[in-house]
Amino acid sequence: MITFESVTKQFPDGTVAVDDLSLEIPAGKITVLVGPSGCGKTTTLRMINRMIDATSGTITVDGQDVRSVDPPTLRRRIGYVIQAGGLLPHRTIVDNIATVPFLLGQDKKQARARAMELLERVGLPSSFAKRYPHQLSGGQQQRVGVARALAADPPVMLMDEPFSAVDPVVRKQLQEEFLRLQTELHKTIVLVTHDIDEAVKLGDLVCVLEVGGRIGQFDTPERLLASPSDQFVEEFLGDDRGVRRLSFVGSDGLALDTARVVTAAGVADSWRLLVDESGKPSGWLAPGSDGDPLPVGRAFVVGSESLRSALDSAVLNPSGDAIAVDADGKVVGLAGQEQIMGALRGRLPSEVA
Ligand SMILES: Nc1ncnc2c1ncn2[C@@H]1O[C@H](COP(=O)(O)OP(=O)(O)OP(=O)(O)O)[C@@H](O)[C@H]1O
Repeated sequence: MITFESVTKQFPDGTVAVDDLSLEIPAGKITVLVGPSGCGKTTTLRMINRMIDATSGTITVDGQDVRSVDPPTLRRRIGYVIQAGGLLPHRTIVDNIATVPFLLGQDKKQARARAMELLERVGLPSSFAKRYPHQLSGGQQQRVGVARALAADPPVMLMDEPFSAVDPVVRKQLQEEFLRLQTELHKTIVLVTHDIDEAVKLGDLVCVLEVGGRIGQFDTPERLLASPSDQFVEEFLGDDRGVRRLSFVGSDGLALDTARVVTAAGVADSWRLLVDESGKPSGWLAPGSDGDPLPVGRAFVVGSESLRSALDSAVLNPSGDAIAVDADGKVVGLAGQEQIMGALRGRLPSEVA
């Protein structure tokens, strides 16, 4: 666990970046610090590994006051990942990853072998080991940055905007791999972002900071979206927080209509979904039409995807129905917007509020 007790940071020019911050960051979870530019996120993060020293107050990591540990020793237990990887340009990828184990005096061969394992773990081919950072894309460099921070197997990881220098598609991939990795590793992670969607997606807990390093709200993403504590937090969460809440409601138990899933074309007065011989969606048959089937929009995997995905599927299909499929992509049934809203009415108060 990491604790902040009445921590203040005032820079020599008088700027108070963090003002009397008290916070308990639980072990083995992802805690996200989010807030507008200049609210003190990076300063808060860097005070944990003493890249910046607090002016007053106490920060502890696993019960130990960070001021009682010299910074190099402290940083060996705390991995640090920054935007765009922060790699050493004149070292190969494998040596970049093995930097900290080398510094810890680990045998070079052993450190490199571990680096190769980590390269694979973050989803990069072993052929990248001999390349230099400039020979990798931004997203690949970020993966190397994560591998490097993991190399010393630190119990704590600090991550400052780790996924921000890449395009939205790569960013989504990196976020998903990061979440997968964390289910195996259970590190205590503190991640800084200015993007509330990223915060809500990645955080077990989210701390919304206001300018001046004051806590607006420190809560689970579900509760943050359901009941923002004040106007600042509400505005920071954005206009569509209602829809985003649906991400936290599972689609299991959704009433599905199977009568309108058909294997052969024909005229009828309702929308029907045509499936192919393997049970996968192949086209929509419009009411009263015997023309060509219309193309299908996205489907959602019932049970494992949320009601937000179900609603998205409904919006993207011409009939307004969501297409529910199983893990193999076979159609299980259709859910209209009424069914989705019905499922929501039954679930939101107990699960989210
Ligand atoms: N060395 C410094 N000297 C003086 N003021 C500083 C210093 N470093 C940061 N600040 C100020 O402290 C405040 C908080 O900065 P910090 O970098 O922690 O914000 P942030 O929330 O991480 O911002 P961003 O999202 O823009 O990176 C800002 O007003 C910044 O200008």
